[in-house]
Amino acid sequence: MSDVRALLAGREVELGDGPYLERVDAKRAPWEARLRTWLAKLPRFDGRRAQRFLDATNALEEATRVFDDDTLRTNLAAEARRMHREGFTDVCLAASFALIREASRRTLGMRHHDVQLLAGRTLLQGRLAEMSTGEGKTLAATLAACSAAMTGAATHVVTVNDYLAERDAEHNTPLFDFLGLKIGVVLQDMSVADRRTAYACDITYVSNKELTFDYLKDAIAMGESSRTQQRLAEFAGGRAGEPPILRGLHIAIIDEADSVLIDEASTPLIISETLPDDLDPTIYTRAIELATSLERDVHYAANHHRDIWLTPGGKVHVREVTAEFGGMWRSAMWREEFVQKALSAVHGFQRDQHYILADDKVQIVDESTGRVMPDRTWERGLHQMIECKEGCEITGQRRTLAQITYQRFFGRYLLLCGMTGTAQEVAAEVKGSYDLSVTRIPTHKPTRRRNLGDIVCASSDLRWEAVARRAVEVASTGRPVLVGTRSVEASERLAALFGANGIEHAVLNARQDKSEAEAVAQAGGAGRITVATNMAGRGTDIKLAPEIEQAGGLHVILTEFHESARVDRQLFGRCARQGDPGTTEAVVSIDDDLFTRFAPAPLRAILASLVRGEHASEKLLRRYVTWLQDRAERHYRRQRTDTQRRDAEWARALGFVGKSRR
Ligand SMILES: Nc1ncnc2c1ncn2[C@@H]1O[C@H](COP(=O)(O)OP(=O)(O)OP(=O)(O)O)[C@@H](O)[C@H]1O
Repeated sequence: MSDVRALLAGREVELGDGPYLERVDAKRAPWEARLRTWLAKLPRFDGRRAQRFLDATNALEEATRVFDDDTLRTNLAAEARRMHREGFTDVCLAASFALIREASRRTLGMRHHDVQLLAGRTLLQGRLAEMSTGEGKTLAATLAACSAAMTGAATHVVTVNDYLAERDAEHNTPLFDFLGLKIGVVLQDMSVADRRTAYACDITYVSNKELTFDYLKDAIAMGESSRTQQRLAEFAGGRAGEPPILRGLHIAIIDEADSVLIDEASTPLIISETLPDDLDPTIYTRAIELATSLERDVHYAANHHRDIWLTPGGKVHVREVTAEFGGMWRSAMWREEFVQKALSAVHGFQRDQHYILADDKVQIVDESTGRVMPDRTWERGLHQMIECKEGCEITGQRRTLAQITYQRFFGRYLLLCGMTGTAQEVAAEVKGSYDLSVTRIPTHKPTRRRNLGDIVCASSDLRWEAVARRAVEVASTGRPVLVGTRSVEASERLAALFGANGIEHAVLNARQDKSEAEAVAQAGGAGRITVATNMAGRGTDIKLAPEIEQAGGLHVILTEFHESARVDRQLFGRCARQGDPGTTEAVVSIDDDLFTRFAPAPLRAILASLVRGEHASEKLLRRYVTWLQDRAERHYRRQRTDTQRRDAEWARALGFVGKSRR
């Protein structure tokens, strides 16, 4: 407990009774979340205090410049002891940040900007700092991470993927080394022993998924020895009697916090076991064959949210054609369940959009991040149906053994904070679900990002032609172009078009993720065209050669609006970073998902009539898109609320049978 006093800052926090420090799940009445959601909308008057804090930090700068390295370190250790006693007060933080800033100048060659000092302070106040894209969150986080770690707290810097965890850790290592802080990185392929070593460090860089799974494994290993728990322990690597992997949930600094806390929070993280599949494999093949032969609006109906169901006529038809199959096909419930699953597999989930085939396996692609999620499978037989559709080996069905949502997991940290470029739309939800308030941090320099407007095409084919034309036009002026696509399929379609026309380009998607760092490193070259999925949408820092600035900087083309305006803004945020120039534009089609799934039919018809030739009225289109994106966000918000409710029920049920703390 002694090493986290600074984090608690006098707050009354109920702690769990497990082997390491964490909070117990908050028991809140629904009205509390609503009240917090409402409170999130109130303005915060902190300007004067923030300015005083900046003045105090800057006033110490000159003095820190003359310290030799050892004095710098000794003084920071003394400040850490003070923070330990007094908490992260402005006075302590000003002194600590001034020293870390100087250490960074000496080791990384980068002096924290004032706005980064404000972001660091916001983090240690347990808030979410909204810093525009490219403003330097990686460096800003070092202020909070070093200060917290110096007080002895286990400091987790949470990133959205392994690539960013490794990149950010590597980037900041000289600073941490200088300050004598041990740094660890957790990556997907690491053994339990290596993970434990990484978490034992002062600061650990880790992706949200790895961290949460490691926590679940600990929870399992610490559980009681019921049959389920025993199997869980085996899953965790037979670690009976071994120390936990983590050393506690002290402080989490979440980068790209809206992605982790909102977008990824619609599904719980699950540890499951494979059940021996006692279903006859012909059930899958027959169901898929049958589903392929059924007619839409005759035998089955579907809505834009991928819900598919058999019509009464369809049910009769299925009963008739399966009459001779026998076995489980005799039960109406199972028969209809199989066929509905198969219909979803055939019509609702598409290869290279929702999943890819890699090593002869169906691997889910996370649409918002563009990355494969090798450990995830769809539930209740859907994954097996898709495997059957694709002719892959059918894996056993999986049964949930332990699960947790991000809402519950991150709520257990003693101090939770985060950063992102795009928080304003979800500020109320973040406050309601995590009790995190958003503080907007100003930019270091005025932004020089210019939006060139939107082009709406009458069909997808016309869109790809227009995108290719625009990319070539801009690249021929010596500027690099980043084209953002929504799926592997779309990225490859555009790449094929470039290829057919002999236009040099690079591709970054879930199938080509091995060369990610290299693709990003080269994407800022003169006249370079890079086609990427959302993999390049967040966190990616495309460095520009000096002559590119003269030419106008990076140009970003968005080829399809995402359901979330935040994801679009993140893609646009790849250009015009740190005061550089840059331009953006959207070249989309009326066939896109946002329009077909979220626009009511009459409005779709109006849009189609507005698209004369290629262009629609720009202002009108913008409003329309914003309205659709609001609708879509509301839809997903409802999904998240549902997930949270089901997770709470799951946890309550386990508590009732007394099998686990979760
Ligand atoms: N104080 C500084 N002085 C000089 N360069 C800086 C400073 N802070 C950040 N940078 C540079 O600015 C660029 C953007 O930084 P970074 O990638 O951390 O931004 P970000 O805010 O995380 O962006 P995104 O929102 O896209 O994730 C990097 O090249 C980084 O080295």
